[in-house]
Amino acid sequence: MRDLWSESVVFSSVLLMEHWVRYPIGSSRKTRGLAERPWKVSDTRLVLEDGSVWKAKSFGASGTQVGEVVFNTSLTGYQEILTDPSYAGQFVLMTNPHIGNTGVNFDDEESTECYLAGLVIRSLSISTSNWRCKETLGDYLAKRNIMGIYDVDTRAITRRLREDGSLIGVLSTEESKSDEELLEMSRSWDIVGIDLISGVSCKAPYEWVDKTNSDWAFNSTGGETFRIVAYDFGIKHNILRRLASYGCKITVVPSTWPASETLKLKPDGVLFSNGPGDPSAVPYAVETVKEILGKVPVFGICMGHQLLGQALGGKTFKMKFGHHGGNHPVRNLRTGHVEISAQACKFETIGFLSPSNIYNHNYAVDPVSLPEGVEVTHVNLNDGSCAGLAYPAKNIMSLQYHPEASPGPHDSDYGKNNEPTHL
Ligand SMILES: NC(=O)CC[C@H](N)C(=O)O
Repeated sequence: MRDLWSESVVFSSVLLMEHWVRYPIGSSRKTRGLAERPWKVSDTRLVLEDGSVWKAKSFGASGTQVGEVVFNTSLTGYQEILTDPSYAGQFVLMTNPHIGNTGVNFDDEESTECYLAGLVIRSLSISTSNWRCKETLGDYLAKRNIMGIYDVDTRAITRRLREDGSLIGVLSTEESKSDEELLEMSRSWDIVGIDLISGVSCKAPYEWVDKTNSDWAFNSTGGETFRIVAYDFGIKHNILRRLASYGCKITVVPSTWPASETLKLKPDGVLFSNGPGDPSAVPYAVETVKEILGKVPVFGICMGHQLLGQALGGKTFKMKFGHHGGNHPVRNLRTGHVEISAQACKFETIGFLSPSNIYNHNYAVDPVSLPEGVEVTHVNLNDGSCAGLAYPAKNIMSLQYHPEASPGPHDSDYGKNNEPTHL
């Protein structure tokens, strides 16, 4: 027989604990931050281009915003995701239901701004607790004018996106706008064919010196110094920190920086970074890559990999719903080893909790379109898509995923010996 008395004591204690978390002794209304309010009524709509309307509760900024909805399966690292410029134009829906519990801090930023269209989550943590926390997620988004919604069925939306592919959506807190108006907005906007990298790239060249913080350091080297030019198509800070830790002196240049100016700097190598949007919508960047190929060793990450694929004569295509997450298995075809690789961020916060490899992309290089001599070096084991390329004759290599990320193990940070670090 169930012990109703103990059950009700446990239940009351849980309620009491929740009350303490929400209203710590001495806290005033002002210091409570923007945590989840279970009693708040729905005040936002997410209208998808397929005609579905999802009622939700708002946090962060208010207003009306259009974007492509993609789902991200990472358990941790929402701050790195929020500041990854590759999400420009997209609403990120987190499949992990519990978001906001570690707040935000000064160290986990992948860029200086949030470029994404908005954040869609199931449950906004009622309390924020982390030794590095400086702000609640809600306050952070409000200051950066980014819309967030919670108390929405993220599992149902994810299943829809997996069935039908990524969908354009409109998020609105404006009651004056009808569902039909929002639907019309979503159907008249498209993310394909738009140059999104020019909106996130730096405006002038600069030098980068910061290395991986010694608390998190692994695989760092001293010794030889290499001069690198890094094209900023929406570059993430951890890519730069990892290069600096390997002894590189880095000049970061804007997406429109002429190839001739780059070659004048006589670099030992050129990096083409990650970046948002459709790689076939930025032919000027492909031209720049073409002019550099064969003259110095080059490396591409994500958007950089897709631009390299095109510069070599290949084609890119839009995937059904892309890869966005922290634990995609990738096979290195040269060694036969499988890396649990990352497709979005560095995850230093609680990285040891989730083994993974970061992916964050909606487009891919079609390997069949590549000319002879180009080798597919890595394959995503979830769907067989191309995850890495090399063209040894011209000192070219590139990866579709994020080798700089460390969402758990550092499988993809090969180190000096060019071997996955877990081996
Ligand atoms: N992370 C990235 O560089 C993303 C690449 C590209 N914008 C895509 O969505 O496929």
